[in-house]
Amino acid sequence: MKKINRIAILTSGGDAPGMNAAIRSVILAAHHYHIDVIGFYHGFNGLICKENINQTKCLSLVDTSNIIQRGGTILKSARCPEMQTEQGLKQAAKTLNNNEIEALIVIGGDGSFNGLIELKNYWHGQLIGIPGTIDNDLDGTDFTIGFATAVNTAIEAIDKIRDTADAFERIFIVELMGRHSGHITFNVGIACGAEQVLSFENFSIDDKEAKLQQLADEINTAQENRHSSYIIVIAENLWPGGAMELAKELRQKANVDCTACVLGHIQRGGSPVPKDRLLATKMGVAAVQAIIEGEHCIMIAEQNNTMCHINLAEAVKHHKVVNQQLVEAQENILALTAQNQY
Ligand SMILES: Nc1ncnc2c1ncn2[C@@H]1O[C@H](COP(=O)(O)OP(=O)(O)O)[C@@H](O)[C@H]1O
Ligand SMILES: O=P(O)(O)OC[C@H]1O[C@](O)(COP(=O)(O)O)[C@@H](O)[C@@H]1O
Repeated sequence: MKKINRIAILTSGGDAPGMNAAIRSVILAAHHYHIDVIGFYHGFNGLICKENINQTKCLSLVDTSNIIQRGGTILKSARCPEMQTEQGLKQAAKTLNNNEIEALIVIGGDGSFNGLIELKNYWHGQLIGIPGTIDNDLDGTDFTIGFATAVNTAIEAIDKIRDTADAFERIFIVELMGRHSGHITFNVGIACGAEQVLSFENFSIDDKEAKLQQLADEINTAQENRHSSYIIVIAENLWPGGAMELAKELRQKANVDCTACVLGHIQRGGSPVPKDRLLATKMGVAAVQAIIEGEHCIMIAEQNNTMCHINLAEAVKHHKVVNQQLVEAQENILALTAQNQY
């Protein structure tokens, strides 16, 4: 075990419900091991000190009150282009040294972890990542903090859309977040009983016009038979122009009357569900313990309910795929059933 006196923590990139629970857990665990925790504000911007802006706070037990249930992040989050320059990385290293920081914990996604991988070349303290992103797109961990809440939020929203869609026997196209991964879209689509799930895992628009016609045919067949609501969930960045454009094209080119709804940032907010609070709490404790164990350049992960460490370079490879059983069930059984007469 290493004797550590002072560590730092920041939240970076897209915020995710459960980031506060992770901050709380880090502070509590550090207090247990008699380690000071310095919080840096606004993502990596906190390390690129700008004059007249107080970017740090010594975090104490007082800061852990009443935050486990709150979405967002008490340390604020941001993107930070300067971190992608040599000057920015040197400045970040200098700030950490000036504050006598021995280890830095970053709660964020793949971009933030790429920042840590770069920072390794300029700073010799320990670098630890905690996976906090609604997208669930980090390798080596079954889930990231925030994913379960985002899925829950989207399901609740689409259940409500279903009510009005059913009342009017109407067709909706609902766009979900995930950047370039389909974890949210697939899980939400299946849990909502969406008639169509369009995501990177099962759909490509190599022949856009043919795909549009096929979609229109499937919708029309289903509606002729069922006279019911019809919900398509679609991953953001899949169709050029997104759900709005797809709805417009279906209306204009195939005479299908449909309404688009982009759920957007509602998916990032709200109180974390129990699963995220527990995951964040376990990961916060594990991060502090990893520092004491002398770990460096790793992400805290959970596999099959067991905490483990993943090399940061491995965590950002984007090899994690959506559960294949879900994809196959949707493709071979659920989608076909939804389109049949019943
Ligand atoms: N290659 C990189 N080198 C240094 N810093 C990076 C790099 N990629 C991303 N970052 C930093 O991480 C921040 C967050 O990344 P971003 O992709 O926006 O979010 P997330 O961490 O949620 O994936 C960026 O604004 C930037 O400061
Ligand atoms: O809030 P912004 O900057 O528009 O970013 C939106 C993106 O952030 C996310 O909500 C979260 O992504 P990250 O965790 O990688 O930042 C994505 O799902 C979405 O594509």
